[in-house]
Amino acid sequence: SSWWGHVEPAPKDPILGVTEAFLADPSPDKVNVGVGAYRDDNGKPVVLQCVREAERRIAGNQNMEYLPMGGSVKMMEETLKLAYGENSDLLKEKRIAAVQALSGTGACRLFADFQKRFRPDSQIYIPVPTWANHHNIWRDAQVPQRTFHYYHPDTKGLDYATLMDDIKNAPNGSFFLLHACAHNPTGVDPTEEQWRDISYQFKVKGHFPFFDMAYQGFASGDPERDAKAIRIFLDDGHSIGCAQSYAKNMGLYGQRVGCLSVVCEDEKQAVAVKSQLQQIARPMYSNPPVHGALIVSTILSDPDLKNLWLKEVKGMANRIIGMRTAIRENLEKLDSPLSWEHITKQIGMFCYSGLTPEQVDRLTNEFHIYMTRNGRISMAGVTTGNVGYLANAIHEVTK
Ligand SMILES: Cc1[nH+]cc(COP(=O)(O)O)c(CN[C@@H](CCC(=O)O)C(=O)O)c1O
Repeated sequence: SSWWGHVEPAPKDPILGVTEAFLADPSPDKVNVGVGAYRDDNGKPVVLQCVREAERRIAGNQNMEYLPMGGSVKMMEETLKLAYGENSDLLKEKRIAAVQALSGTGACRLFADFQKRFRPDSQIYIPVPTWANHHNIWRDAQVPQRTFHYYHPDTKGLDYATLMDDIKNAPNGSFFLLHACAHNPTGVDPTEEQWRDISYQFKVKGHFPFFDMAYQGFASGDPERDAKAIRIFLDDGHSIGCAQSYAKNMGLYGQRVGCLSVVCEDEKQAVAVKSQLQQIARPMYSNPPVHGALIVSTILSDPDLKNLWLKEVKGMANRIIGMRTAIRENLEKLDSPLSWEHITKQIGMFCYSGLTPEQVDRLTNEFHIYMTRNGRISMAGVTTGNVGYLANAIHEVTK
């Protein structure tokens, strides 16, 4: 008998499987609002000018040597300043253990494996809903999962009261996964005031906050503003974990550039933690890719390139914000019986439309519109060219 005859086909990935279906559709009208990847107003993927300029400067004089297991030190220095602040005392005191990771996914996975190895009896509280791959990551790290309430289906906003109950009712010292900004898939973030209350409750309960920050700069257009939740927790003295990614805010999707950081008590502990994170990376992929890291450090260490990046990331965020208004206005012009206010209240890459899986299926089967079955619309796929078509189709399946 064959070695692998018992291996069953894996289920389609709820997010990446949508792209496959979209690509297979021959219809000229097809619209992809599935995967969270930025497109310009012509529906085309974008390579930022600052990235092209960085590549020009790198071209021809980049070596192909291995990076250290912890990755590019220069890229990490710049990356930690983004998350923790230019003048962070934690950085000055060298209390942050950080390693370059295979983008945000890799950063989350490194943390999950570290959590399993050094807090073997811990579990992780994951918001409902969340990015689908979070469940796979902590499952494969064999960390037991719990959930906590986050989204309120009726208000299409934050279920703050139940969220706080769950935080209070969890055993002291529980691990929580928090989206730092631009929550995926709902686009619903706590207000600054609510973040302060959450941080306070975490102090009272001694909970561990792990921030997945995959969209810094993409939510408001301002990376400093999008780090507000993290800064609130740091000001309250929390020792956080943080996953960073340059996939969306620098458009480095396929370069797989990210960073995992863990705040420690002192430099000695940070050195120990970093060495153990490298021990996890070594048998997994040994050391991370060099090209993307060089692009990031070239951009962030050059004031002009960094300013160009800030302008470009704001431009991407603004285009998405404009499309939120456009969809809502188109739906209201169609006299839709439903309220679409949430489309402009939500923030970041995604709009959690409230469409049912059956309505999503109709959008795909009758209108060649592709989105994840939870009704999440990747706003970057919306353009002035397709927003009317999209709104009309949504109206048809919801009227
Ligand atoms: C919250 C979150 N965390 C981490 C990641 C990982 O991104 P990366 O840096 O590339 O490893 C993503 C991407 N999620 C969008 C992209 C496709 C994917 O699922 O991956 C998405 O939800 O469409 C997230 O949305």
